[in-house]
Amino acid sequence: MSIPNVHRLIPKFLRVNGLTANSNELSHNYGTYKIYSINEHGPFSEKIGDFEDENYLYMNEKNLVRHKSLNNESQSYAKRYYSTKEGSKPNKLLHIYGRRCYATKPENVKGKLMHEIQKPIETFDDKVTVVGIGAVGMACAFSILSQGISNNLVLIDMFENKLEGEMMDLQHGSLFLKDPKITASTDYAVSAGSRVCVVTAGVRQKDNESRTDLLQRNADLMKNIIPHLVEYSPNAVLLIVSNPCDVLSYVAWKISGFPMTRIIGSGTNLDTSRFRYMIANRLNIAPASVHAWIIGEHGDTSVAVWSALNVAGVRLRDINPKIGTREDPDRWEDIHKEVVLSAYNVIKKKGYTNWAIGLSVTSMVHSILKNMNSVHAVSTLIKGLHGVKEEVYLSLPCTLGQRGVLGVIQQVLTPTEREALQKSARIMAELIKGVHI
Ligand SMILES: NC(=O)C1=CN([C@@H]2O[C@H](COP(=O)(O)OP(=O)(O)OC[C@H]3O[C@@H](n4cnc5c(N)ncnc54)[C@H](O)[C@@H]3O)[C@@H](O)[C@H]2O)C=CC1
Ligand SMILES: CC(=O)C(=O)O
Repeated sequence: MSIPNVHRLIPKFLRVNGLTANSNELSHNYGTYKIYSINEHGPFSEKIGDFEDENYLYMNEKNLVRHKSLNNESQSYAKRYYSTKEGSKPNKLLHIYGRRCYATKPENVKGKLMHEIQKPIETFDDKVTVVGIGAVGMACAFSILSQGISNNLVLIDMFENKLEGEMMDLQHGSLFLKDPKITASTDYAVSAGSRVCVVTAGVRQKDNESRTDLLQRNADLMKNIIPHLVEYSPNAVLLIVSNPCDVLSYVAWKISGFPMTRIIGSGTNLDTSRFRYMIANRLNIAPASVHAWIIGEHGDTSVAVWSALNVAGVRLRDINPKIGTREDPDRWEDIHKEVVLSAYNVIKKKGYTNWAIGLSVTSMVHSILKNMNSVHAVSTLIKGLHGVKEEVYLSLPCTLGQRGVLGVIQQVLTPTEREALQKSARIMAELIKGVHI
């Protein structure tokens, strides 16, 4: 039998065709490989297995060596063959080589239906991993998929059955989506090469608990989760949603060793959305037409930037100079109070919040994946801005793109707003001091 096209495909083979080398690169092209064996008398005439790996295969003196992820089934096939063939004379089997072969098996329905020219490319360009598949994680996953923001979604949690159930449930909706790839595992290896990792794992507030009450419990989880994400997706942007998200973003930044630009807290993007919704309701216009920001802590000390609130460039403070203050007869200030109480109120009624944060996270993931440079109120390292002296994560309006936080918008804050932000920073710094990383 003549050696199939392998010479053309794998030039290195020519150099080792003297059948003496111990270890040879066989192939690294995409496609189906028919694996043949060669012994000292020349190539065997039959193939010993089909491999559908895009990885390197090596043959040393005794074994077909796995490199990258030659799948176990193929490997054990080769080994089984190896030990039974020719009265088990493995030392006679000097090389295995691969022949690239595009055709799918003729007996296969898929093969009959379609003459496969090449393997579909698995794009990892928009790969997003969601860690923690509770109420928040699944709201993020559903929103990301249903808006077509990513077509390659990975779910990670501690519970295999739940993971499989959620994965299957989403997969069964594929007809109505954009044929996404949805994977789930307790093993972080499946998250490899993610562009964005959304961390929603952890305990949530019970009724009357504050976000900061969760700090040490969730910080302990970060110690377990973040190193895996760093290992498998060293270039990813990590989006920390678990609460208290500002302090946990700081913790994740410290643990990860990533530049601060690639560790982002979901921060007050959600509070800002609540704020705009409530103002919009009062004015009877769409939330997207209200330009208003909540900055600082995602939590009890958040700061409403009343001075910048405008609709179509008309500042409401120019119309009502007392807006947002205690002296305001219209009591606009109550809206901010309602924003702060939002999570508590929803939790009291349904036990948790999830839909709004799912949508909020999706908007951020969208801006990152599409490199949009759009502005979101997210938690970032704000030391040095607005007179903040502490090394803390808090929200300010930031531009988001593929490399994470690209810039911080320098709002012109009033002295009251600056002081409120600085107070928030001092409280965060105290919390950071007390957390064991
Ligand atoms: N930043 C924000 O705006 C918001 C943050 N949150 C926070 O999100 C977090 C999650 O909330 P829910 O989804 O409602 O909680 P949940 O209890 O429904 O889900 C938490 C999930 O995390 C998983 N988990 C726990 N430890 C893990 C680990 N080591 N590795 C992987 N998975 C792990 C659990 O198995 C569970 O599936 C809470 O900390 C909550 O306070 C919630 C809403 C808004
Ligand atoms: C729970 C929480 O952080 C929120 O809904 O704002």
